[in-house]
Amino acid sequence: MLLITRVPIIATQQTRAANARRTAGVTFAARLAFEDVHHTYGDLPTLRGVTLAAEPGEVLCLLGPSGSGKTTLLRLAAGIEPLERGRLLLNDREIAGPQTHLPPERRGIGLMFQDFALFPHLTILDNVKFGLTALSPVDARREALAALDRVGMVHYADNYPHALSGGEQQRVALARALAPRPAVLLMDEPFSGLDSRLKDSVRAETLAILREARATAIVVTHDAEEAMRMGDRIALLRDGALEQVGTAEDLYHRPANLFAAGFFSEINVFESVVSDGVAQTPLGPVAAKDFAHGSNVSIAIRLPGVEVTETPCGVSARIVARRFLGVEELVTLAVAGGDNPIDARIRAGQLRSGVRDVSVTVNARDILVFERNG
Ligand SMILES: Nc1ncnc2c1ncn2[C@@H]1O[C@H](COP(=O)(O)OP(=O)(O)OP(=O)(O)O)[C@@H](O)[C@H]1O
Repeated sequence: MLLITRVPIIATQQTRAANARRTAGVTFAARLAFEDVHHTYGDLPTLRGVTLAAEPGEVLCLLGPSGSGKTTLLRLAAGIEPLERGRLLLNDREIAGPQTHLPPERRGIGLMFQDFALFPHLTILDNVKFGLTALSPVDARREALAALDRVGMVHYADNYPHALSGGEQQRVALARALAPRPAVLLMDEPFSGLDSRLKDSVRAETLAILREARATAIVVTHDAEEAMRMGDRIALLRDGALEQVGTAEDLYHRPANLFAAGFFSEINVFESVVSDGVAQTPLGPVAAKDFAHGSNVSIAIRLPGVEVTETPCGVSARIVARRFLGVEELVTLAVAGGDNPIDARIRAGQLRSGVRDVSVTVNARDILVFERNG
């Protein structure tokens, strides 16, 4: 595990002792439940009846586009935003409700912000000790060092935040959030400040640390791939309402609607009307047996499911644009009867350069049909 390899050689006896402690979880993971939560900012409804629970020890990703209400849910859970309607339960205890508002410091819920929010004038050790005011100075120091050791940063204890890279600051922020042993850890876009190469390794490390700490965590992201990499389950939000909750496989293979399908894959969308269990598209007929004759449907076809060949078969198409993406190539095609061009992602080098006329077939597993409403 990357975390172990980063623990420096100089951290010897202390690290071994901490490693022994690390075999036990640092948190007493709790269940956090949102029951029919509504929220408005002024006249703007931000959350519209969200019912959702993070189970003990689970990493639950809150996914959704900008403005869908993800941060508001975290702020309500942390207690920094008053709950207007609904209930919040930590295990079976109501922490917010019509008659309850437990203050943030008494909830046992940790919050980690996207900019890490380290205090620049405090050392790394003092930053991590900051939330440990309930402990004696000796115990607070011991716990803070253990938390830093857990994230492989104990050797930076006397440094200041400005001397750390973005990834190192993220690990210190994680140590600070975990040091008070929160029952639930809330993380708001915790990797958004990192460059894309660093992001993968920091994300993997963070997940390993959360698992080791056996923490219940709710992680906000607007990136579907990040949610699939991190979440035991994913809750997809749109306009303050839950669209779908499930595992990455559930949301990818069985999206509840066109919005969910488009969030998890790049898709071509066609509109059609079902006739005797079949819907016509410019790429050929699609089975729609579960839909009544005459139903208006939207058909989503995932880009990697569009096969493009120079051998005549399937539907004839003309290439209008090609973009080399390394391993893959993005090809834009015009097909007879299609109002808009369609896209395909194919293996780079699969088509000769300069070729224009091709054939298109579609993999049945990459076709999704949804009732069209509105
Ligand atoms: N303090 C505030 N006052 C007024 N409106 C707010 C406030 N905070 C958020 N909003 C609005 O509430 C809606 C939901 O915001 P929220 O930050 O929860 O969304 P989000 O899904 O976390 O978005 P992002 O991914 O951009 O952070 C948005 O329309 C936002 O403009």
